[in-house]
Amino acid sequence: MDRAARALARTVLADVARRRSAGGAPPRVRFAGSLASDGLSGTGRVRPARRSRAVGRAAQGVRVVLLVGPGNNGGDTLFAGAHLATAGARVTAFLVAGTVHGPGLAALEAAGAEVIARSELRVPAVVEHVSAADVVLDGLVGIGARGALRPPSGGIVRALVEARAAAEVAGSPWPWVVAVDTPSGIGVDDGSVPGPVLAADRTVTFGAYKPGLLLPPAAHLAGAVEVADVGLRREHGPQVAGTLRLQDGEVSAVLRAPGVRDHKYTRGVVGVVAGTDKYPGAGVLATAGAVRAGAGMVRALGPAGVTDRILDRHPEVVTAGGRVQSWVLGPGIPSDGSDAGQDRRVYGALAAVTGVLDAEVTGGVVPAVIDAGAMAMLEHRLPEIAVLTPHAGELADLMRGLGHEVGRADIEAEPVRWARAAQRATGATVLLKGAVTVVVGSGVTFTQADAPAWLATAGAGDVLSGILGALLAARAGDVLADPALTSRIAAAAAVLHGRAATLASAGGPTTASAVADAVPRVMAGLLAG
Ligand SMILES: NC(=O)C1=CN([C@@H]2O[C@H](COP(=O)(O)OP(=O)(O)OC[C@H]3O[C@@H](n4cnc5c(N)ncnc54)[C@H](O)[C@@H]3O)[C@@H](O)[C@H]2O)[C@@H](O)CC1
Ligand SMILES: Nc1ncnc2c1ncn2[C@@H]1O[C@H](COP(=O)(O)OP(=O)(O)O)[C@@H](O)[C@H]1O
Ligand SMILES: [K+]
Repeated sequence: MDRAARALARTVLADVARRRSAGGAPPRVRFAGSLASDGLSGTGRVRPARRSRAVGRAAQGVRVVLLVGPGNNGGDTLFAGAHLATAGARVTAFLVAGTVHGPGLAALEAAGAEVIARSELRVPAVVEHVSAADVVLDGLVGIGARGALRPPSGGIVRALVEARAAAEVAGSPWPWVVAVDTPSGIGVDDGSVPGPVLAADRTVTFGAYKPGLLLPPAAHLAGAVEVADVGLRREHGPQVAGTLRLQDGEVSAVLRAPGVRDHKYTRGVVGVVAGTDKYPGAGVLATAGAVRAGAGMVRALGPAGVTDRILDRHPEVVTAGGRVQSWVLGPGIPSDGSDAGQDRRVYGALAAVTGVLDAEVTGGVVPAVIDAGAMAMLEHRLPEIAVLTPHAGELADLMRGLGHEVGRADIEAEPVRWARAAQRATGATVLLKGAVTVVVGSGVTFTQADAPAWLATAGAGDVLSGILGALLAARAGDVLADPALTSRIAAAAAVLHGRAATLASAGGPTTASAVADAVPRVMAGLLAG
């Protein structure tokens, strides 16, 4: 606990110092600056623990409020508060439990902090203190919590969430919120948000990542996550039970750079069945993703109105049929049956993926990306080498088609649960798109948050399907030998896509075409690093 509290205090002091030197201002948050460039409070900004030292009275004059719960999480918070008080901070602790960690409380009192006992605690006073503070430490509950926060914690946090929203509307500053181990009230193991949670700008988590810090929607409330070394075994990358966020080295290991013996067919041919006269752009964008992500060749199949446009933008594309090592099916093909030719091509390709038609006819079983309209055309159980790429609305449609009464909001509230349900129901690998993209196959669940919110732009998903198609084609033999590799490749595609969006956006708006154009630079960087 001592190591945890010291690490926590060090991080708070480093944050205070950084914010002071950035603006000369106190470390309070102006809303525009408190959010990450993606508009979420720092999703995916996973950073290693910092090791600055608490020197002298580094926190002189900083107003710190501690929200202290009954367990060890409150204990960590009390000890950290004592360090901060010793460093000169004006610390006020609100005890939301009748009994709190005794030695922690003694340390805090010895350091001269103000302590408000549970019996004296009034919600308006908490709100008032928090609103005037520079830093708040949320130490109500940590990994010991179950379910939504109970009273009085729940009421206090609900009032603070409302006060934060009002401050945002009014343009008033709000304190820098540091969650101790986890934002209190998140579903630590499943990333759910069962009740009110105070959004953190920073989470200092102890020893290892907790699933809820990586999984949406709770991940959106964690801010920048820092793992403090408290003497437990350090994990390689943010891996927690059954959940993994790919690191750069793991992404580059998935990519396949060509060697001297390669030619265009060995590098992988991607067959793209995307775009209709109604939505030709989706065909162009899915193709762009595949071309830019290094396909040896792309075969784009569709009506002339689509393939002509594809050729205008990508003259290297072949518009005749033939063998492929992966399929990209469905972008820009509506599920209303309005383009019989494209529907027929999708059904034919799906027959190849599922193996229901003879290899003599189909050219053999190959991996596939099944997006948009093609997701409404599934007639057979899919193999793991098929990747469904829905957003939340499409996954809701898919699951309703399978007999589950579920809407988009339900999927957004429990994305991992529903992605897993879809994986079980269809047999396919499922890549659920969103600010945090979740990939579920037969093994671990990948959760990637590599993109700015600027990526939420029309056609971005089409580009992702093409990128994934190219990566699957490049590793088609490996994927067929080990289908569990599919989800890792899908997660790597999400990373490439997100990084390309970051590069193309540079902090401002971007387009799906620009995201595709940025992919080669991102791949080069990853392969070099
Ligand atoms: N190896 C470890 O386990 C370490 C644990 N540490 C700290 O210990 C914490 C876990 O401590 P505890 O197991 O004491 O648990 P917590 O402090 O997370 O919470 C347990 C207390 O909260 C109450 N509670 C549970 N669910 C609640 C809800 N929904 N609403 C309101 N109150 C609720 C319980 O009645 C119990 O009194 C970690 O989060 C971390 O801060 C650190 O000191 C580092 C090492
Ligand atoms: N808030 C967000 N932050 C980061 N990325 C996002 C956000 N919202 C959506 N995305 C990403 O943008 C892409 C949108 O794809 P999709 O919804 O299929 O759009 P379209 O069908 O127009 O191509 C997905 O890769 C998704 O993960
Ligand atoms: K907490």
